[in-house]
Amino acid sequence: MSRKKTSKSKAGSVPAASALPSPNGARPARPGTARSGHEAPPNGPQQRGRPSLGGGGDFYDVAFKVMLVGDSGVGKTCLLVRFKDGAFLAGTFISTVGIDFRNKVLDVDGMKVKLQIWDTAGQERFRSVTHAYYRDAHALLLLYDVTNKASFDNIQAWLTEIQEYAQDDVVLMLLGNKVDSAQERVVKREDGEKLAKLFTGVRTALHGDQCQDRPQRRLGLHCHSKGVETAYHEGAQRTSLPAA
Ligand SMILES: Nc1nc2c(ncn2[C@@H]2O[C@H](COP(=O)(O)OP(=O)(O)OP(=O)(O)O)[C@@H](O)[C@H]2O)c(=O)[nH]1
Ligand SMILES: [Mg+2]
Repeated sequence: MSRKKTSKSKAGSVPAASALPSPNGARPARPGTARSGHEAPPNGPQQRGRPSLGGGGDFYDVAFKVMLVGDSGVGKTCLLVRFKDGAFLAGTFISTVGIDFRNKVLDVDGMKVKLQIWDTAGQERFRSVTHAYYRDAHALLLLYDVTNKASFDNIQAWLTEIQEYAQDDVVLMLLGNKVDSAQERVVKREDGEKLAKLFTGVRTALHGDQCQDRPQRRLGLHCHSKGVETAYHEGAQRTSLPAA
């Protein structure tokens, strides 16, 4: 298994289409698959006695590119900040401009797994910017807001985009966010589950309280690898997730 060192940059943003770097320039290696033009998979046996990672956690065994997509305001940026830093972004809503990413290295069953998580802008005017990034994504987290029916109704349109721009074998998870706002909830859990089941090949994973024992489960990677195909996922960035 190869061991990689991450670039110095842990986060970045792409504010305007004219200033876009190549979407696949920073694509991490994907284990177990080989797509033309993609980096070879580092899928050898797990190595023991790995040297100390030092304070920065810079080394990793495998890496995945994950994208957060969904309507503006559903909580993509909050999910990422919660996952990366363990904090909830309260206060004024600042809509993402263009696209942004954060890196996080997790310890999963003794392996260092690097996630490069891309936070996309939900606003329509940035759609053409984000299209370019779908192709290299290993996993897509498709969010809606359980207090906003329109964001749920738009999931179908997001799926159409995903079918057009993402790889066929991309791991897809459907996340109903803001379940802490129970009073304002308008999309029922059963509706989320039904939608997840409706789409063959749309793979969803349990999240939040079902997965708190293992940080990586919050992104569904563990659940997915267990073959969970149609489970429904709910989350609340304000309250439920402990710091990773
Ligand atoms: N109650 C509650 N509010 C949340 C939750 N997650 C996000 N919010 C709030 O929802 C608003 C939008 O959150 P963002 O994460 O910025 O939304 P976004 O999906 O990144 O929006 P765009 O960048 O425009 O695509 C903010 O005011 C957050 O504080 C949650 O789990 N519960
Ligand atoms: Mg955002």
